[in-house]
Amino acid sequence: MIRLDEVSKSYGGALAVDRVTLTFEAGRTTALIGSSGSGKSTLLSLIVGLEPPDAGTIEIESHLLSQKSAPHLRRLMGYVIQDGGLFPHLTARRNIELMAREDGWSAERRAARLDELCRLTRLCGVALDRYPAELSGGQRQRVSLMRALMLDPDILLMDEPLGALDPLIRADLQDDLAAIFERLRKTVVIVTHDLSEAAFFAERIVLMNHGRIVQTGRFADLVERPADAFVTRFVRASTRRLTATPSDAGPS
Ligand SMILES: Nc1ncnc2c1ncn2[C@@H]1O[C@H](COP(=O)(O)OP(=O)(O)OP(=O)(O)O)[C@@H](O)[C@H]1O
Repeated sequence: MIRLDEVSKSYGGALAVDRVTLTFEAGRTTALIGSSGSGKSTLLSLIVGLEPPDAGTIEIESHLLSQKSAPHLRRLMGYVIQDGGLFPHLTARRNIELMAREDGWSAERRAARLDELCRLTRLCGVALDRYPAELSGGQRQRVSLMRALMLDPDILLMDEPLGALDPLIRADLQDDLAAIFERLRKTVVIVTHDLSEAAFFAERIVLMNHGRIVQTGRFADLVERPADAFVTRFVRASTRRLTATPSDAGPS
């Protein structure tokens, strides 16, 4: 579905993505994880075609991604970023419908699709007529997800979609997203800093460090068979907090 072959990208001489070869299988959810600055967002923006790689090739559904093919291939991909990336001067509804309007969908077709997406993301009613600044962070992410899904793309790319949310809203959206991924069976790539979140969403986790892929596997593979010392440190740092129970912090 998505195939990267020896893909590299640098900014000002510093490598952000370093010879990455990777395949994302159709209908599966993959979590892209790594420390800050490891190249996760850059990798996603290369896949979306927002910028070209310096070297290597990217194929989307067997089509080579190039400057020429990018506008067409981008329509196969829904893209959600951390703060939602919504246009502030448009209502939620207008944000969601943007691409469909551009494509000349009739009002009835737009309304029917919006109705489906409302039920899927559990965001309906007056919220849709609010501007992004009038929505909560969780609602904004639901709107952003609806916008990404409006044209029913095969691929859904999400860059830290839950990063800015409080733990309760985050848990709520995690549950909903997992159910949506399960139901829609799209090819999903979700970027997160959080190993437990990665394991929650995806059977396959891709761990990056300094622009390179350090290990690909299930959560258990990373824990039980770390590829190198970085993986061990990353897993330890991520799971340390998980082993503490509320009573550990309370009075004895
Ligand atoms: N547009 C840009 N111009 C210059 N440098 C960039 C640009 N985008 C990314 N970088 C650099 O490339 C490297 C990788 O950044 P990237 O945002 O892809 O990492 P990340 O793993 O997504 O980090 P985070 O988890 O903090 O979002 C970093 O050193 C970053 O400073």
